[in-house]
Amino acid sequence: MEKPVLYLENADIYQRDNLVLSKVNLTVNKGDFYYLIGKTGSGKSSLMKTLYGDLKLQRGTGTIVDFDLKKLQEKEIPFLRRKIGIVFQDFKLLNDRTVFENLEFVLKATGWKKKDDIKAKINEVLDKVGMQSKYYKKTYELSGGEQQRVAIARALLNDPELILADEPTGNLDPKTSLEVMILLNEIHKSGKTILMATHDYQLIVKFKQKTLKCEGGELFEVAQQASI
Ligand SMILES: Nc1ncnc2c1ncn2[C@@H]1O[C@H](COP(=O)(O)OP(=O)(O)OP(=O)(O)O)[C@@H](O)[C@H]1O
Repeated sequence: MEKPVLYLENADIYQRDNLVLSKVNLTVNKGDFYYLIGKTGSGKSSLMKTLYGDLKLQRGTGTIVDFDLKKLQEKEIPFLRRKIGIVFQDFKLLNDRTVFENLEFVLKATGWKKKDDIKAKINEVLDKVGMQSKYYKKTYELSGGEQQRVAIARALLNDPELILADEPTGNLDPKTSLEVMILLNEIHKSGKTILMATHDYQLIVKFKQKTLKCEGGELFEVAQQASI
């Protein structure tokens, strides 16, 4: 059996001194797709932030794509983030730059040097999300759905072992949310591992996947159509 992509054992998730989730146990294996649901303030983002090194894991055990979260040093965080792709609710694109420049920026920051390789990789990921024809557009010229596609393309650049998506459809209308969800499902089917926090009950009913719920300071797996 391959090592899990993500493994937490008795992990306490804190925001400053505030214990948000206690004794979290979670195993995510290669190829899994998990939803993370729960009411506002139940701890979904705090868990995500702990996984990408924005919050420290203070108690318990945690490994993600071979990084030990307990021992994670500030200087290791960029290396961790090269092995995971992160998608945010508010896209977090550089608005004064084109689609191409947004992606080029990430590749150059992660050590890519050859112009032709950079171009080919950007073409590849834009093709995957159906945005190749808009590579020259400034991101503020794009719709929300298109911006999220570019953000997903950015998350795919370094061929991540795990994609963390925190409310990726939270700023989108229902039709666009559906399109973005279809895209995430295609990416999953191509072999990627995904953990996605969401409030969107319609989507989790339509696209059934394993589901984790944050409630009462705990995280547990629920039946697939459980209400939020
Ligand atoms: N920067 C912060 N400093 C201190 N406490 C925080 C901070 N951010 C969140 N919290 C607290 O941590 C708890 C969990 O918040 P979190 O954002 O993880 O919830 P969530 O489930 O992601 O909510 P939402 O669905 O609204 O995004 C809440 O009680 C919140 O008030």
